[in-house]
Amino acid sequence: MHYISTRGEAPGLGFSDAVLAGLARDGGLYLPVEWPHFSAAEIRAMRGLSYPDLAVRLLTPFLGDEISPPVFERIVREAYATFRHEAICPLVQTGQNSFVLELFHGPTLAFKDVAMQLLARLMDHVLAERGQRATIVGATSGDTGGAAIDAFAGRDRTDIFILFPHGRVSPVQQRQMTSSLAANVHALAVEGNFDDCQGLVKDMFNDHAFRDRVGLSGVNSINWARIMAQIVYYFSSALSLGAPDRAVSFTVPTGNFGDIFAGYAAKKMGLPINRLVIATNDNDILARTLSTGEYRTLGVVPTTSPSMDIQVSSNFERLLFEAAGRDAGTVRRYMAGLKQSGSFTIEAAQLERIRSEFDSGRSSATETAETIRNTLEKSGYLLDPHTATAVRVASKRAASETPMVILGTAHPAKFPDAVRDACGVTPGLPAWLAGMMDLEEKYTVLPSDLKMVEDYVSSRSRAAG
Ligand SMILES: Cc1ncc(COP(=O)(O)O)c(C=O)c1O
Ligand SMILES: N[C@@H](CCOP(=O)(O)O)C(=O)O
Repeated sequence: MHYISTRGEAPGLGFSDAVLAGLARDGGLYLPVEWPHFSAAEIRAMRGLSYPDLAVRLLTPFLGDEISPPVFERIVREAYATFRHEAICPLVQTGQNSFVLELFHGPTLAFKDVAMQLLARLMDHVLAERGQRATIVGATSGDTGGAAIDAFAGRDRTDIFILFPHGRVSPVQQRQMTSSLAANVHALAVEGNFDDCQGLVKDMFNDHAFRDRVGLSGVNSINWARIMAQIVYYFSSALSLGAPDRAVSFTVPTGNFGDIFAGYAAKKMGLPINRLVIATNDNDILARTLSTGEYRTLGVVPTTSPSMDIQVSSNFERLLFEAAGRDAGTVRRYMAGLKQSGSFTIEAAQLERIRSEFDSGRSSATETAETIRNTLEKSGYLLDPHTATAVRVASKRAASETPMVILGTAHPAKFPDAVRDACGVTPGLPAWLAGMMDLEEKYTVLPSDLKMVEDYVSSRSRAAG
């Protein structure tokens, strides 16, 4: 399988190179040159597979012949052995035809673990085979950082630098990033918001001299392997609700558009998905874009669902590429507009194509709090604020025969203050994380300045030449 850039000016790569590259050298994002497709009979035959077996079955076509089947199977099994639920991503019924897909049973209690545990092992394998080291940089609004640090801590072939917005992540998220004792882990609190952190990461990738000197790799969802791993739970949940003989819809709390793009990929691979619903908080750029056709960045406002406090939604570029019939020139034009004026307008036919697959909605902070309270009262189920955003958006839709799966992206204990303020119940961390909040913190505060961040990274990276 070959991977091509959404901006069409970077070389096509095989799977391992695409995984190590993260962002393409032309600033674009990698996508498989074609979508693997499974027939209804093949999908039916996946019923009853364990989560790791399903992952192997679905993801093998993406690897080409670069990772041998026994190695990939071992990597997948090891990745999901870190989860604390036998089903890995269990589906819980919360209403007559609605379900929460719990994606937070991994080591850091957020859906990011599902992909990150796999990605770290894949990278380690590729680097070991090549006898190389890599410097990993990542931007986080809270969850990617903790998941990446957990997955990469102590790995000899990588040094990891995570940029998080200083003072804008929850205390649990911060402690997950700052309490690692591993020498290869570096937590950087950047004076800015998530978009500033993500901008710095992309600028580091686009500084080719720096990129080559430190052997840069990325673990944000700009990395194709992150999206790839997330495809599996769309299949696992739909299969347990009757796929391929029954279509399912999904509502996804959305920020960087990686998670919901994995749903789009699952549909391309043959999974019968009726609607993909984008749920945003007050940072509603995606909901606005779907209703007006204009993608326009406004300032980020802090909310009770901080991991979704994002305006520049990286993976939307992958969808634009698809909607434009994979015309990289169109994507380059949109991205140039975004850089110059903070906005671009999607051509009518492309917008129609997007609207034929996706709906969108917004949940204000007040509505999200109400939803946490009402859901607890009605069903005894405690939502985190991100998942609650999606529950609210889904509840605004007309009743449908199609089952609605809400992606449960984080454990409520990651956001105890917001949950307590909403419903009076303070969720506690699971026993195996008790004591985490007493661990000593280690992090460095840096201004949102490319040169200072690059100097910090290159002076501490073991891969730097
Ligand atoms: C808990 C939680 N929910 C939802 C999201 C949004 O996911 P995505 O960025 O893939 O759209 C994030 C982070 O991005 C998150 O951490
Ligand atoms: N919400 C994310 C933001 C980064 O998203 P990613 O999926 O591109 O890594 C976070 O929690 O950090």
